[in-house]
Amino acid sequence: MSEAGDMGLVVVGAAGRMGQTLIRAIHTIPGARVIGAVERADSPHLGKDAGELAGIGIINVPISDDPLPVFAKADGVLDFTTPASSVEFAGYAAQARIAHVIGTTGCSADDNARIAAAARHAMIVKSGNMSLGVNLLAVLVEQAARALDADDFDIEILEMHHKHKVDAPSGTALLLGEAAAAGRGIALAGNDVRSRDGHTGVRKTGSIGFATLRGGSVVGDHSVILAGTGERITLSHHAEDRAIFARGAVKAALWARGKKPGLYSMRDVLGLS
Ligand SMILES: NC(=O)C1=CN([C@@H]2O[C@H](COP(=O)(O)OP(=O)(O)OC[C@H]3O[C@@H](n4cnc5c(N)ncnc54)[C@H](OP(=O)(O)O)[C@@H]3O)[C@@H](O)[C@H]2O)C=CC1
Ligand SMILES: O=C(O)C1=N[C@H](C(=O)O)C[C@H](O)C1
Repeated sequence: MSEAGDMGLVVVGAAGRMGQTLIRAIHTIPGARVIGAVERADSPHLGKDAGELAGIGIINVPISDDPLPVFAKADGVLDFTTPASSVEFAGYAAQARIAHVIGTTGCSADDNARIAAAARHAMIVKSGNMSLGVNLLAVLVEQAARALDADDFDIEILEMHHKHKVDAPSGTALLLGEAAAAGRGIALAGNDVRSRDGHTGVRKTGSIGFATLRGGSVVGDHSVILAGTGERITLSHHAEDRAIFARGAVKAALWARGKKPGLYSMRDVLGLS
């Protein structure tokens, strides 16, 4: 536990794009404090001060490759790493009975099942997007998909991210696809079309299509297009700064503290459920 009742947070993947953004965000948010920072065993950043690496000066938190002792003294973990790492960290968070905020995308069904199992003992908040704007957009998408009949409006989801992103479609695109499917009263699985190439045949009525763009330094752009005959509605979100995700993640950790173990979403955190 950290001093003065602050929530003591560990940032795993502390040297990454989101890891460094999280360290900076926690520094500005009352009630939260960085008490640990973890990276992979062969990371060139081990031993460096997490605050200095993130550009806010020394905070006396060295980056370690050993999560267990760090988790043991923490109240929560912020995790934007890789699917395999997040599954492993969920197990450690369950052992320590602490909050675990997972922003990692690209998880398989098996990864998600393991994370759900860990949520029997940890308070886990997992979302493909931690920003207020995208979670509100998901509510609007669900409403629009419900209001506009599948026979009249086709739903397509377009996303663009920076050239370093490794998974597709993005976690956010899938979150928005789930919202559209919920509005239509169908499951996304089995109704999703994740890529098109060659002679595809005509579009299947009621399907939800995805298109992925990658390039440059784009933080995250998402559009949900409802295409009818003679008219088109586009609902969009443009992320300009990773700080929106980091602030959302810290908010989720503070919200999860003291909750019962379970698997929660950002919609729960933001009261949008
Ligand atoms: N939900 C949301 O709101 C958001 C989600 N994301 C997601 O977060 C994830 C990370 O994104 P980003 O920060 O851009 O990626 P980065 O590659 O910049 O950061 C990931 C960091 O995690 C480290 N890492 C990998 N494995 C481990 C491990 N076992 N233990 C400790 N550290 C580890 C990496 O180290 P190394 O480089 O040495 O492998 C790297 O420093 C992605 O899945 C992305 O889609 C991103 C933004 C917002
Ligand atoms: O990898 C990223 O950068 C992002 N990943 C998340 C996603 O997959 O949707 C969230 C955000 O768009 C940035």
